[in-house]
Amino acid sequence: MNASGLKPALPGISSSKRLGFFSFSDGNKPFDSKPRGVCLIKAAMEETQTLKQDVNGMVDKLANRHAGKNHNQLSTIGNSTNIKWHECPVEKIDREKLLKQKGCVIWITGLSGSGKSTVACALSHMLYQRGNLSYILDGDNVRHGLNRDLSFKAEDRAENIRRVGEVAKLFADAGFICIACLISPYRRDRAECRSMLPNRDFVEVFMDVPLQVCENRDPKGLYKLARAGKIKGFTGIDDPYEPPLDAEIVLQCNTGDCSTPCDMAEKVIYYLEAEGYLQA
Ligand SMILES: Nc1ncnc2c1ncn2[C@@H]1O[C@H](COP(=O)(O)OS(=O)(=O)O)[C@@H](OP(=O)(O)O)[C@H]1O
Ligand SMILES: Nc1ncnc2c1ncn2[C@@H]1O[C@H](COP(=O)(O)OP(=O)(O)O)[C@@H](O)[C@H]1O
Repeated sequence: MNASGLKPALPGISSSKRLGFFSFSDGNKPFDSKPRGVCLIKAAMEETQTLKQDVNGMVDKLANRHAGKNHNQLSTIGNSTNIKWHECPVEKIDREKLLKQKGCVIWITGLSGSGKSTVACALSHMLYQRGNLSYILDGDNVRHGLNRDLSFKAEDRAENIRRVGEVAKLFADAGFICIACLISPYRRDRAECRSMLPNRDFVEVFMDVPLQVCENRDPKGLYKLARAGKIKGFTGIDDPYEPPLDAEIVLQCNTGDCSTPCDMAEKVIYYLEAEGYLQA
């Protein structure tokens, strides 16, 4: 609380800022800068005016793009009837320019224990260090929330992949480098995700690690439980895994001879760089 009885909105900024004065405090030394504040208000108003003009320009751009088209066209998608796509003047390309990168989906598939999450984290960290924005959608994590209603039956795995594919597509549209790491054992499900995006924007990464290596690692003890019959329908044991036939990137790990997660992530970075995704 301060003298006027208002809580400061932010540490170091007095409530008078909210009342129109610019009275800042830099920790120990409070000072009043009303004259400077007036200039700031004027500058802010001019900026708002410019922004308004920009927005009007973008809305006009959108209106021109739609000129002559039927604006009231309604669609039916699945069980959603009478829906209409709403366009916005700020597009993917505008966000990409802001982020200085191109939105895409890196889809990492492989057996449990093949190193999907480890490579995803190494990749995300390397991108972060380079100043590129990424976000990981990890199967295990997404099943803690959005997909908590899904089991490991084939049709639920398909729905799991479809939902993550749709979310990944939104992230890519936002301009992110979206890293999805799921077992995603069925070719058809992965192909459907690929078809949601412009072809080059879906980069399939296959963790080509033999079952024996994954089973030896068994960090969560799941293979042991599956072998003991305590988990039914475990991928690689009594449930299928269909390896990709045309993945953009294959990260191999033969018995006893495995590149480090950083080397693997670096391969993905090389690919993204060569394909122009790490710049707008
Ligand atoms: N039956 C069965 N089969 C395979 N995996 C199982 C199963 N039950 C639980 N788990 C744990 O769930 C993680 C895989 O979830 P995903 O969403 O990636 O699977 S899928 O893509 O829907 O097949 C998987 O995590 P990862 O080891 O990271 O792959 C397992 O920890
Ligand atoms: N390149 C690698 N070399 C050696 N061990 C690895 C490598 N990548 C991952 N691991 C180890 O393998 C285990 C499984 O990795 P994880 O990323 O959890 O796999 P997944 O997400 O596919 O289930 C972990 O104990 C991890 O430390």
